Formats: sequence, C-alpha cells, structure tokens
Amino acid sequence: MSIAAVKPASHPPVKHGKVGVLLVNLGTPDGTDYVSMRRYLKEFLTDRRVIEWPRALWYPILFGIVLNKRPQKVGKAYEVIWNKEKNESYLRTYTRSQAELMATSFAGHPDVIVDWAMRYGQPSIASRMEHLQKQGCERILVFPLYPQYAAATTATVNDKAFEALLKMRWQPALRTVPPYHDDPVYIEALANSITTHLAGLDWEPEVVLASFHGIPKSYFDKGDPYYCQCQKTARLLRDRLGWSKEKLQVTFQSRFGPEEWLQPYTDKTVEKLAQEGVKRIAVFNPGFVSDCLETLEEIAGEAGESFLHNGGEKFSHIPCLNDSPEGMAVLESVVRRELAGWI
Ligand SMILES: C=CC1=C(C)c2cc3[nH]c(cc4nc(cc5[nH]c(cc1n2)c(C)c5CCC(=O)O)C(CCC(=O)O)=C4C)c(C)c3C=C
Ligand SMILES: [Fe+2]
Ligand SMILES: [Fe+2]
Repeated sequence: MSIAAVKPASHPPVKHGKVGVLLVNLGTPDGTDYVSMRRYLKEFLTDRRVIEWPRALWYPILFGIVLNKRPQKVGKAYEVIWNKEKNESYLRTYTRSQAELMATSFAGHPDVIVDWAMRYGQPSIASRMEHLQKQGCERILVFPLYPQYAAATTATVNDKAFEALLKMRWQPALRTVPPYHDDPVYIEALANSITTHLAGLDWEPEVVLASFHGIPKSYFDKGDPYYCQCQKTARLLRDRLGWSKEKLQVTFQSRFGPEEWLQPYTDKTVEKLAQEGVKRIAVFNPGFVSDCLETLEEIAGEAGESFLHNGGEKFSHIPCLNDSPEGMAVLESVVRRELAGWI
C-alpha cells in the first residue's frame, strides 16, 4: 500500500526531504548606540564558554563595571568600521553574502537550503534552525565559521544549535562542521590572497604577521586545541610560501581582562618590531573568515598606527577571504565534503 493511500485527505501538507546548511559567525550588535552595544555585549559576556570564571566572581565585575563602560567605548570603535550603506557591521554583510553566494552554487541541488545566523545578536541560531525545519529540512549541517576550533567560538555555536533542538517535536538530524585549519584548499586560498595582495604593493614586507584572535592561556592549559591549530595553519602556510619562521610570525590579538592570554601578543610584537628597526610589515588574520571589528579597527587601524608611531615606515593589512571567489571556494569545498551521504 502506498503512503498516499494511507494518508487521509484532511492530512495537512508537510514539507520534508530538504537539507539545510546554516553558516554561523560570532555576532554583531544591531547598532552602535549604547543600548544595542550593551545588549550584544551582555549576551556575549554571559556565555560560560567565553568567560569561564565562576559567576560569583565575574557577574559583579560584568554588571558593575564592564557593561557600564564598555558599550560606549566599543560603540565608538564600531562607528569607525560600520557599513553605512547597509547600516550594519561588515561581519553581518559578509556572512549574509557568503550564504547567498553559497545558495547560488547549490542551485543544481534544489533540496539544499542555505541560511545564516549569528551566535550573539540577530538572526539567532534558534530562529534560523526553526525556519529551516519548517521549510522541510530533515537534516541540517551547522557550520561555525572558524577555521581553528576553540571552545569559546566553535563549541558555543554547536551548543546553541543543539539547544534549539530541545524545543522541537520533529527534530532534524544535525551535523556540525569540524575545524578546517589544515585543509589544503584553505591554505592555498590564504597563500594566494597573501601573494596577490603583496604583489599589489610597491614595497616588500620584511616580516608578515599571522595575527589570530587570542584566548586566555588557562583555556589552552585545560586542553583547548586552538593554539596548536593556529600554529599548524601557519606552518603549512610557511611550507607553501617557502618562508622562514622569522618572515611569517604568529601572534595573538584582542586581549580582554587581566589574565595572561596566548603569546606573543600582536600589539606588543608590532611595537617591538618597529623599535628594533623593522621598517615594513604586513599583517593578515587567518582565523577570521570575514573582516570585522577585530581586523578592521584593531589591526588595519590601531596596529598600523602603532607601527608607524614607533618608527616603522610601511604597514599593510591583508584583508580576510570574506566573500571573494577564493574565500567562497574554501567554504563550499568544506560544505560539500561534510554533506557527503546527504546529497
Ligand atoms: C574572554 C573573552 C573573549 C574570548 C575568549 C574571545 C575569543 C574569540 N573571539 C573570536 C572572534 C571575534 N571576537 C570579536 C569581538 C569580541 N571578542 C570579545 C571577547 C572574547 N573573544 C569581545 C568582548 C568582543 C567584542 C568587542 C569588544 O568588546 O572588544 C569579533 C568581532 C565581532 C564584530 O562584530 O565585528 C570576532 C570575529 C575568536 C575567533 C575567538 C577565539 C578563538
Ligand atoms: Fe573575541
Ligand atoms: Fe578587539
């Protein structure tokens, strides 16, 4: 007997048989004003995967000091790098564009639906998971947009995705994308973006810094593989480019709070290189899929100023892969591999 024969005429139409792909990046405030910034930072900094301190110790500092002062300070920094045309941060602009371009590349697979979400702020992971499920996705691939795994980034995205299933009667099957820090397609795309960018300059850098976002050293001591994966990305890039450890140096940026973070620090290294007489450097951010506050303001802006202020002469920031054809080739090759058996 066929299904059609047993389904009563009154049965509501049910969408099914689709596969969802959900690209997820870190997050972004809705605006640069105090209220939007505070809402965003509160969601971010109450995440136990981000700040692992005991709540009794952290909350008085967070609610007493950080959430009173930081929204204004960081809001001003966001204003400098805000995408005025779209009235949103570039992280949001690039993430949406990546999802749209990926959807185009899956045009030959009408059963695949590509969407995007943010871990903090809007659109939330839960809202997009629910939307995918309602469109008939019985399988969803969640892609935390971080080449190197960290509990503070990858794991918290995955936690949220699984949390969204808690509220669903008809749960889709869920897959999560593993880190791709050593994927040859990713290494090749980075190498090409570096060489293309440097070929466009009328000077050659003495040193190129691969600046990754930092994490507290204590997270590494507890077993986070992030540091090792950053080092492996850099080693593979050195091999590919034929560069020495002195030419391509790894640093860690964006320290937050009083703890020791992964070293060497980007800001201190930039200062030191200039003071030691290095005149020309370039910096790129291999751990960031898209340009954002941390790359545009902290590196292209602040680090550049600091290098020139301390005696350096030439500074260049190499953009992230963003929604470039090379960047999309990386994301698409990872997604196609992880969808194996589903499409
Ligand atoms: C203890 C705090 C933080 C950890 C650990 C951390 C890890 C981490 N973050 C990224 C990527 C991004 N972080 C961004 C902004 C940002 N990060 C923190 C704190 C920690 N990050 C804060 C408080 C902020 C907000 C800005 C500020 O107040 O300084 C962003 C930018 C978002 C944007 O909208 O532009 C990204 C991206 C990684 C990859 C990482 C660990 C590996
Ligand atoms: Fe961060
Ligand atoms: Fe920062």
